[in-house]
Amino acid sequence: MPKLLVIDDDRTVHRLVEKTFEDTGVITISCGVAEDGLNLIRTESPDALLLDIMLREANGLELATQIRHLDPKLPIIFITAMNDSDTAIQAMSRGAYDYLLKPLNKQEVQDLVERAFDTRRLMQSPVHMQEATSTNEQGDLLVGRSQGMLDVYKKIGRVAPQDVAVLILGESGTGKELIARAIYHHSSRRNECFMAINCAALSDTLLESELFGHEKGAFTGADRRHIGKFEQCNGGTIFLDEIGDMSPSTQSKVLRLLQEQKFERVGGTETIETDVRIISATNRDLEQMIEDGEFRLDLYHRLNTFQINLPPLRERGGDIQLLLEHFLSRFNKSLKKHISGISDEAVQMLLSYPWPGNIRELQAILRKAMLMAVGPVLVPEFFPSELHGNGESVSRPAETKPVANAGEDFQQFLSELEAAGSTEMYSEALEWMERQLITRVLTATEGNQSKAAEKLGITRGSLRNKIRSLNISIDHVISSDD
Ligand SMILES: Nc1ncnc2c1ncn2[C@@H]1O[C@H](COP(=O)(O)OP(=O)(O)OP(=O)(O)O)[C@@H](O)[C@H]1O
Repeated sequence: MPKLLVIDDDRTVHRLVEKTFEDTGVITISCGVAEDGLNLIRTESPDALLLDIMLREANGLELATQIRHLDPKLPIIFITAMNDSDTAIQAMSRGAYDYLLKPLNKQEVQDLVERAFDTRRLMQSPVHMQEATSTNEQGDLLVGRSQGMLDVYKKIGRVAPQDVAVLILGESGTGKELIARAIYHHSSRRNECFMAINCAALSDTLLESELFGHEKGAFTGADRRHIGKFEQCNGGTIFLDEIGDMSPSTQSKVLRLLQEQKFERVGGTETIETDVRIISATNRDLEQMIEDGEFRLDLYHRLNTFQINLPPLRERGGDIQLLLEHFLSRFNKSLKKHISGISDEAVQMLLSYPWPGNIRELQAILRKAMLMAVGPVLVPEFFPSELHGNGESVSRPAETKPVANAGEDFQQFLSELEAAGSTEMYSEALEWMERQLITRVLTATEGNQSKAAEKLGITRGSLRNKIRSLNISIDHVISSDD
């Protein structure tokens, strides 16, 4: 369970934070004196810290420096009065995680602390490679002993200690983020920060602001200065995911940063120097994008000092079985199930499936099968129908059902869930509706994602993420309209 420490001499802040996290599984510990706070960091190892910048007997900025010596990876969120945001901004450029203005808003506190927990997990939880370690070690495990994965481990070992940019290429769901974290954990920057940014999930303006920061008034809504990740993570590692989705303007700014380690905040003139290692990833064909004039060749060369190609799951042979065992044991714990194994027929069926969504799809399918399962062994009937073919077809009945009958189908779907004794009806029903909606709009736009995103009122990146997480096959959607 994640632990949150609050150091603030204002008891109303303690109460608000405790109220915000009651019944959420987060353990909150509060104190009002700096010395007590330092002791609690030593004894309790919290996962995030809310720190008053104006403690009565201590200066929050100086205290933060002492805290960084104790635990360099503890995300510190400053709490500051409305009229002192300059100090908070100063704290950010010295590596604080973020800041909150008083009066505190419960939702903002919750959102930010949850993000800080995620960042802490990414930095803290080591990634082990299966060839070298036993499965009992703490942290995440990179499962796989296929030749393709052994080559990847070798490359990680070779490149991690060299302070160079790394480009990770591979289909969606093949584990690119896990590889980026493995490189970070084996690098000399492992005690500095690690931040991951998904370039496809933000609009151009927001992405630039997230990376480089902005000055007050730089654009509508920029009501105060914002420190970007390149400034905040000075000395650390930044993982840029989905770099193929960066706009030309962001591409040229990132190029300058890689060439000179310098940049300006959006709307600013001050040149800021930074020292960050960039690990980037994409599932898009960058060479084709360069040919089509969509991606800068000079940026590609800078990002591509060292390249790691992740093989798709269907080319990893026995890894499928190792992954199934690994996730079976993990999901038994998280879902409180006691599934002892998978029948031979079901294993054969899983081995002959081409896994277009790779490991993320394997996780999702196994999880669902475990939820549907009655008895201790997973048999073919607990797996979705697309797995029952000969492995060549990737048809997805849920996506191709005529949407005209969506209402009736939905009722039937709910009845099936009830009959199967599902304990995840809420998320299963929402997923069904999202799939119907996105399939319908993509069909109407003939697979054009920009147009579909516009109709749906979401960013192209969010749409792409949805398509991926719902495992929607675009080709199939288009052909179902033929
Ligand atoms: N070799 C592996 N062993 C164990 N788990 C893995 C492995 N590779 C990936 N995973 C898990 O699969 C899921 C997807 O991995 P990840 O997010 O790293 O993929 P990705 O290639 O970055 O995907 P995308 O391109 O969609 O961003 C994660 O939950 C990750 O922990």
